Amino acid sequence: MSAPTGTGLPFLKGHGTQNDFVIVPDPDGRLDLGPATVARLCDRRAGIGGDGLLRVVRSAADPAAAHLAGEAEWFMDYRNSDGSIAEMCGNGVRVFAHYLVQAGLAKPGALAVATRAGVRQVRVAGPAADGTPGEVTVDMGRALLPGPDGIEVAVDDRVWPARNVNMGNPHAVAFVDSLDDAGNLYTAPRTAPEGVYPDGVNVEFVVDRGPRHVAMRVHERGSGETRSCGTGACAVAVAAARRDGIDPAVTGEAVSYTVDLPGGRLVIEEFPDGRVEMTGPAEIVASGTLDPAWLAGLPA
Ligand SMILES: N[C@@H](CCC[C@H](N)C(=O)O)C(=O)O
Repeated sequence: MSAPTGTGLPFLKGHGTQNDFVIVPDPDGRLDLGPATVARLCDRRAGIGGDGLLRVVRSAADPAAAHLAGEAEWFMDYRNSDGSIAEMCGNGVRVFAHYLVQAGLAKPGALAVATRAGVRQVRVAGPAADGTPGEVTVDMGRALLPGPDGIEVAVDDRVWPARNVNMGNPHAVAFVDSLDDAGNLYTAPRTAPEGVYPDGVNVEFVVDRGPRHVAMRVHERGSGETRSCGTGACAVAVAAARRDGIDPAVTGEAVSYTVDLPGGRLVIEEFPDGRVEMTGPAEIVASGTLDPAWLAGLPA
């Protein structure tokens, strides 16, 4: 890792509906976190532990986001726990925005965050009177449903039809009878036909809980089963709406789905112009400094 390690490296730990992240402030873009380093930081036994890592860097200071600097001061450099890069992380962007406000780097209210999937507009509510952190709402942009028909998701010898939904990152959404049908999800579900997801895919298993109310489990590309996935919840809500015969672009009315995940609840609203908004909690739970000797021993 190329980093200023002499005095250790500050980090924080945060989560959104128990999708948890190592947060590394790097405002001036001085860190070069390779995949092996990210994987060690996200390791739950040999590192800090997290489903992913959020590097907090000024857009102007990172070549991946410099073109967005005029629209968003801060860039969420998101990595999966295996060190791979993903285009977007919905829970991550809520936690990221919450961190910016808590650290005094942004004011509560509306703010823009640059991501690899483009700029996302976020609203961070102030804390409630009892100190409970306010909810964070993200405009996740439009869901794309590129097809093709006939996509399948399989676990062991069970196979389900699935819907291809892109929320900036790829998802396969399968409606099942029971969330237990997905098994232990220690390994990635298979998808067919071959070639639909050349860069891998996040797979959601969904059951109905009531009118416009679903529950899901997810196996995330690059992180395994997680207790929540924001882009996944958006993909599920849009797939559920279409299955229910609802398309806000046709009805002219917004539709809202409640999505229960093992780690909490997210509310997803889709608008007639195609925008999808996600609302849910975000929390910072700890902050500290990485040991300089440990840091120095990390892989390049
Ligand atoms: N947990 C995230 C999604 C993170 C990225 C995903 N694993 C991928 O590789 O696309 C979320 O909350 O959206």
